[in-house]
Parts: sequence; structure tokens; C-alpha cells
Amino acid sequence: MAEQQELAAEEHIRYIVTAEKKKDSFESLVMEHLRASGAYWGLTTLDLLHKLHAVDASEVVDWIMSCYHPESGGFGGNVGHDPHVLYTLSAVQVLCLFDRLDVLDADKVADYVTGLQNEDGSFSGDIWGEVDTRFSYISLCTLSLLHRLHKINVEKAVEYIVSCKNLDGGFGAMPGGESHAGQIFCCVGALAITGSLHHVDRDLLGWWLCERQCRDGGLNGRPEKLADVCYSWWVLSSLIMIDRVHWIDKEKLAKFILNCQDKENGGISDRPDNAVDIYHTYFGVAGLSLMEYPGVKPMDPAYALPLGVVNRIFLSKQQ
Ligand SMILES: CN(C(=O)[C@H](Cc1cnc[nH]1)NC(=O)OCc1ccccc1)[C@@H](Cc1ccccc1)C(=O)N[C@@H](Cc1ccc(O)cc1)C(=O)NO
Ligand SMILES: [Zn+2]
Repeated sequence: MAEQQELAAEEHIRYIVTAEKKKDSFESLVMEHLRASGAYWGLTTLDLLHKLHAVDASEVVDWIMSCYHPESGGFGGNVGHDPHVLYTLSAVQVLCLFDRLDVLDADKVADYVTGLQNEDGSFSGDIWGEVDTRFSYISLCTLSLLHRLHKINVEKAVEYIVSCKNLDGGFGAMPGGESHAGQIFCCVGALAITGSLHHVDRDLLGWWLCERQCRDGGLNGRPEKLADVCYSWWVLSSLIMIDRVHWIDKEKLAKFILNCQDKENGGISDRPDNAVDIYHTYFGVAGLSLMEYPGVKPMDPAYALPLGVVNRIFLSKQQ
């Protein structure tokens, strides 16, 4: 009988809190250009493990705002980096965690995102124009969190996402793009946020998604690929949004994630015995959250934020 694995929560907390401080580590340098996303991954993990209070909120908020470009309304991935929707969402999500959306000029940020919608309803990531369904999700998620979805053409945005649906029920980065679990999360999440999930064939897509489970219990991103912890989020959140999560073996998946932990130094890797990183630590804990693992806060599958944070944004009295 394999020994009973459990979540080394205290070690993961220590790993994240010290990683936040280490600016010159290899990982920090590699992730330099997407440090705002790294903050979102690390801080959301701390919140899921009931430890967000372990960091100084105003210090984080000040750092996030130092990545803001007041003239465009967008955020860069680090101080002095050009604005991009990727990091604008990460910044908004971090401010949501601390309930500090009050520091934003929400109309200005919404105008930045709105300005990136194209004629065909698609979204570009920044002024250089790259189009990808990732940016559709990011834009719709950002505008929704700011209560400003009315600023864009939602119908056209939905129409473009549906044009990226494949015969296998999945979605790609653009029309005709190969189905990939990451892109499927983005398209299903965007459809969920806009109340347009009726465009999804739940049984066909559910089948493609549950087929991602490998013999080792982990989930991969495409057929024939190796299982990887981060797909615990991309695949699982999509299955939950289309109400087909019972089609995979959650116990085996949880064991795979727990088997990817470094239980001495903290952190979770993409697969057993590989190097841990903040990204896979977040997606591993988020995957466990989606499976209601004891001691981990529940997560909203579409907004990729703790449920308590989403409820505070959408159910609060003052709007
Ligand atoms: C840029 N990036 C990736 O390309 C990772 C690389 C990887 C990790 N494990 C396997 N490959 N891949 C990735 O994020 O794929 C998921 C995905 C692809 C396309 C669309 C949506 C999700 C990672 C960073 C990374 C690089 C290298 C090693 C680990 C992490 C990354 O920042 N991914 C972004 C992808 C993304 C961006 C925006 C979204 O709305 C959704 C997803 C992310 O998760 N942001 O929160
Ligand atoms: Zn991965």
C-alpha cells in the first residue's frame, strides 16, 4: 500500500514567503518579465492555505502599482516593463485578493483592455497586436472583475471564441488552432464569465478532457503528452465549468499532485522528482482546491481566484 501522502502546507507557505523576498534567485531572474504573474501565483496560493496575512498587503499593493502605466491604463510584468493584458489581469487579481480595487482608476484600466478588441471580436495582448484566445479570456475576466463588461462588444467576443471551436469539441488559440487544455480553459472560462456556455458540447468536450488523465493519475495538456501538475488546473477547472468532473478519478489525480511535492524545502514541481517552482506550486494547490482537499480554501474555476474573493466582488452590497 503506497504510504498516505499529505499536503506539506507549512513548507509550501515558507517556500513562497522566502521566494517573494529572494530577488536574485535563478527562478526570480527567469521569471523577471512576468513577476506580476508570479505575485498572483504566490499570493493566491498563500490565500488558499489561509496565510495571506503572512505578507505586508501595502508593500505588495505599492509594488503592483509601480508596474502601472498611468498614460495607457495597463500594467507591465515588472517595474518599467511595457503594459500587456497578461500582467494587467495578474495585477487586478492581486488587488482583488487584498480587497484593494479602490487604488485603481477602473475606467482607465478598462479603457486599456477595451482598446485591444479587434473588429472580429478577438483581442490582442498589447499594442503589437498578437491575437490569441488567451487574451479573450484575460480581457473578459479583467473587465468582469472591474464591473465594466459593458464597455466592449461581448457578443462579438463570444462569436470569435466560438469560431475557435474544433470538431473534437475543444478550442485552440485561433480559428483552426489545435485543441490544447490551456486554450480550452481560456475559452470555456470566457464563455462561463459571459453566460455563454450553451455554445459548448459538454459530452464531446468532457470526453476530450477526461481522456487527458494518464496511467499515473496525472493530467496532460494534449493526447500522447506526459502528465504535468499545471494541467490539474487547466483540465479540472474546465471539467467543473461544464459539469463533467465526475468523469475523472480525483483520488488518483490528488495522489499525483501530492507526489510532486518537495516535502523538505516546500514547493511543487510539474512532475515527480523535477525542480519545484512557484507556478506549479500554485497550480498544484489550486487543483487540490478544486477537489475540495481538506485545509485548502475553495476556488472559483472561471475567475481563478478564491471563492470568498469572488463572492466579495460580485455579491457585496456597495457596487
Ligand atoms: C509562459 N508560461 C507557459 O508557457 C507555461 C509553460 C509550461 C508550464 N508547464 C508546461 N508548460 N505553459 C502554460 O502556461 O500553458 C498553459 C496555457 C497555454 C496556453 C493558454 C493558456 C494556458 C507560464 C510561465 C511558465 C513558463 C515556463 C515554465 C513554467 C511556467 C505562464 O505564465 N503561463 C500563463 C499562461 C496563461 C496566460 C494567461 C491566461 O489567461 C491563462 C494562462 C499563466 O498561467 N498565467 O497565469
Ligand atoms: Zn506545467
